[in-house]
Amino acid sequence: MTKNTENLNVAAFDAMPTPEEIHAKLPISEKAAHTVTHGRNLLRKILDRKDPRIFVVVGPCSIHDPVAGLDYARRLKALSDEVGDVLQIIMRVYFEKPRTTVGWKGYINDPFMDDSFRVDIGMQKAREFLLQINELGLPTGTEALDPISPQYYGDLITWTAIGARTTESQTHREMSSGLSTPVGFKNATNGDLSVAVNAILSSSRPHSFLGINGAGTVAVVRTKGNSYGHVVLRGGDGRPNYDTVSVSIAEQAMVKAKLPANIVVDCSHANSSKKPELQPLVMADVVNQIRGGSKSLVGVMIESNIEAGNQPIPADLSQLKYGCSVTDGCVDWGTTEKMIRDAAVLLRDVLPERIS
Ligand SMILES: O=C[C@H](O)[C@H](O)COP(=O)(O)O
Ligand SMILES: C=C(OP(=O)(O)O)C(=O)O
Repeated sequence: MTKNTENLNVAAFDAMPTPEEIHAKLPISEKAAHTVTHGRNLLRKILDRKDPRIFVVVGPCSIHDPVAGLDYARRLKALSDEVGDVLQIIMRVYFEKPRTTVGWKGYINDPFMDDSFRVDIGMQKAREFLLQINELGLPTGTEALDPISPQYYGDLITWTAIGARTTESQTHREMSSGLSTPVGFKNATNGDLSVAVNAILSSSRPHSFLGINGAGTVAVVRTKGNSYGHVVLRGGDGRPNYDTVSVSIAEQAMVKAKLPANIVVDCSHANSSKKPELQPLVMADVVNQIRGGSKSLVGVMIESNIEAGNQPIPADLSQLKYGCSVTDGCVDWGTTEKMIRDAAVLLRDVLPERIS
């Protein structure tokens, strides 16, 4: 009779380069570090109500083609320069996809989209991409899904999301307590907001938990707590929650929990019934609420790409349509420009009232 009782369902342990090894190959440049530091400072000022601007996390649902991603980023940087006095533009750079059941889990997990799962290569390419975007002067936002990943590329991130499927997870709250960025916690997929409020409370406290350090050694990570948690309303159970009543309910929940009422609206997901063409309507409504005096709305999220909609991942990858999402549907570049330009025009004159 065998005495082996462990790892019975594990096929292999493949070694990964350590965070320090990948950092040494792709060190942060001065320009990229400036983008990150400046981006985080501005974001913190917005959350502290010391800067009246609205932040916009906009970009593809997921990155699968770094060439198209860079093409998108260049367009976004030009737009950001145009509206930067009103809107802080942060590029959505999502490499880790939480799936409802199964599916492609993102560029880090399977960079070649062929089930080869070369996480070692994906991690390096992800860092390389983040470096390029930051070197353009464009800050990045991402979903932190894997609790080990931030050691590999957290230095290149300006804003972090904890997704609807993980906001209630203690692991993600602990990780957030140590992240160097402000963190937006989504409401749950069923619409429950209390998990996001509880997550902000939890992540604002110090925690001690298992993780790895830069050398790849298992470590007890001891964090200081993150005081820049905020709520992201993304709708749930087929119902939106970006309307004035839902925003006001969220605001009251945060005030009751003695938290600053900082609310971001995700124009996508259940707020637009996963119909990307509805995102401009959501955004226009949020802009209208801000124009109407809402002080708690501090940011919006948009799923946007070069081309509209999405596509299944074909067996023959040469058939992939350039600049089109392989996960959730997105608005196209023309629509993105219009959404952002229209918002900037409508918000410019109300900015002074936001910090008075
Ligand atoms: O934005 C991303 C998706 O909504 C999320 O990853 C879930 O995707 P799925 O329901 O297609 O698995
Ligand atoms: C998974 C995402 O969102 P949510 O957590 O709101 O479903 C996402 O934005 O990619």
